[in-house]
Amino acid sequence: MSNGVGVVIVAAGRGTRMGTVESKQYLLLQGKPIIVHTLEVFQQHELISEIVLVTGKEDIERCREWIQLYKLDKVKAIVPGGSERQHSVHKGLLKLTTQWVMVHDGVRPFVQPNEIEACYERAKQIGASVLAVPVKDTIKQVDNEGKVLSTPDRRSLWAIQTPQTFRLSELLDAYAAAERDGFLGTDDSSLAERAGIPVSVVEGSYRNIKITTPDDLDFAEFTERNRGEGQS
Ligand SMILES: Nc1ccn([C@@H]2O[C@H](COP(=O)(O)OP(=O)(O)OP(=O)(O)O)[C@@H](O)[C@H]2O)c(=O)n1
Ligand SMILES: C[C@](O)(CO)[C@H](O)COP(=O)(O)O
Repeated sequence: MSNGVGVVIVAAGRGTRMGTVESKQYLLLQGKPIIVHTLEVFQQHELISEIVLVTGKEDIERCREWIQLYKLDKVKAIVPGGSERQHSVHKGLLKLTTQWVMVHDGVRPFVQPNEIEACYERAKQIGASVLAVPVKDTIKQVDNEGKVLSTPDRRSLWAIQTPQTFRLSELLDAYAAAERDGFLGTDDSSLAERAGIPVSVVEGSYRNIKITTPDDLDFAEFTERNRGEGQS
């Protein structure tokens, strides 16, 4: 087992909601692929000792070239992903050797170093952590016909982001259990929760968006252009 924190960065999605020919994780932001921006945040963080990058099989070669070009030497492996995010994460986890692991979306390039640290500290105290922000809008549960069913109390609702931090052995067990039970979650914490692992939110920033739809690109360009000019 090696020291430091390992990271699985998943980038094997197709970006159907973005609708571009090029997968969104490879679109350029200020001249650099989004996935490289994300990798650089973890590469430069002193807590992080190894990174596993999960990509489409056909993208492994160009990712390898970027890793050399941008000197991302913490990337220990590039592995082909699966059909769902959960499968991609699982394949990445199997390559890590650290005690603690963070799982992060390749299309969240704006996570901040202090947030990574806070997530790790909280996970060590509680068992696991997820970066998150309180929801700003009123949320309603709606049925298939558009009829409003309920209005949950907003004070208990958080929008969940990544990174999500766990003990590697516990997360691997949770992933194995989910696979056995045919459970498919939209984040890693949901697998940990059902395995009984206590998970705590860490309040992050609304800027840590997941680049998902075309309007997110305007925000991303603006944010990247102004990086280092005082915004968190
Ligand atoms: N089979 C998959 C699906 C998603 N991801 C990754 O998980 C992250 C979050 O997923 P999302 O934003 O939903 O990406 P896509 O699946 O690419 O988008 P869409 O759902 O619009 O197709 C992304 O970095 C994406 O590349 C992955 O590694 N493997
Ligand atoms: C993990 C995640 O980014 C937390 O918000 C999100 O659930 C990923 O979901 P998606 O279905 O891949 O958009």
